[in-house]
Amino acid sequence: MDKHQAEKRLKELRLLLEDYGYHYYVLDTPKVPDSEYDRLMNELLQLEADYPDLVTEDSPSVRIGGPPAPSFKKVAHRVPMMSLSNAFNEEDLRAFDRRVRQAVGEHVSYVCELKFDGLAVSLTYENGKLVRGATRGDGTIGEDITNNLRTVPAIPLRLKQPYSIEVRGEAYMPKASFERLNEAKEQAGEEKFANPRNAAAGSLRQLDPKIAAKRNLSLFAYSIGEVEGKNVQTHFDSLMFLKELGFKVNEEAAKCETIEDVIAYTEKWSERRHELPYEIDGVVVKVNSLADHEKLGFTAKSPRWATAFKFPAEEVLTVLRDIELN
Ligand SMILES: NC(=O)c1cnc(OC2CCCC2)nc1N
Repeated sequence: MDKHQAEKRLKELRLLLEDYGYHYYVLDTPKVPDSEYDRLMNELLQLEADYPDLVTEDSPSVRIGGPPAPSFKKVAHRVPMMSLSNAFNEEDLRAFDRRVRQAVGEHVSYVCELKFDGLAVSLTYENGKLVRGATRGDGTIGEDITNNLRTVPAIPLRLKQPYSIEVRGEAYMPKASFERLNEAKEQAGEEKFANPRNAAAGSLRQLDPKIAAKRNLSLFAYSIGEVEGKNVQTHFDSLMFLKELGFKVNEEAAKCETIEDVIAYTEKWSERRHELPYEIDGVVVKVNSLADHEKLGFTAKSPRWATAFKFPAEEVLTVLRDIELN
């Protein structure tokens, strides 16, 4: 086929692969069999090899990863990525609720989210195109890992609406991928990863995108750093907006009208965390009203409008269970 036909076919293939990738990796509902996806991807790769000047930055072929980078550039976060204060028990949660109500009044409601145990990342989009991906780093300065993050299929290369927006989320490795990776490491006599968080961080903080591309990473979006031309009133609306843009947003995020509901949510997921296909180490509790975020502000390190309820470490629970049983 000539270049003009190739350009037309490449446009078709990009749209098809983007749509199929979205259904498979973001919605977890495949639209076509893997064989069809692979056939189209191979056709795209062949055409891009025949016509290199037709390759675009948002082509699905970036998902397989380009050449290694010599080093990581440092990037400054325009809006700092703060850390979260911790709560370890019901009393801590009630104290958090009291502090919040003292500052913003009695009618405060919360959003509870599972606390994914991965690597916090920042994604910057200009007019809907992914232009930068970075680690949290120390919250102010992170590492530019854009080319590694482009290989994560759940991260949109192009948003469904052309917003300029900075999004935060947790890159993670599903438990099954972690088990498979460690098995392969064992077979190869290589050192295994201690847990999925280390495996995700290790996969993204190395210089070769082709390695990142093979690690079956995913991402849950959970916060908007800044956005142009969009006003949302609540955190829950932010999550719904991120979903509209094409991000994977965790289905278990829930509005909690009272701290009682929050406590019930933490108890439910402390019990059920082992049922999940990804690791969590707690629950993040956020005041829902963004106007209240303004009123509450930040301490030196953390927002006053959020806290992380940490589950007791698994091994502690196992020991306690052993003591009870014996
Ligand atoms: N690990 C997580 O799952 C997680 C981390 N952070 C946040 O929120 C940031 C942004 C606003 C306060 C902290 N939400 C989460 N779900």
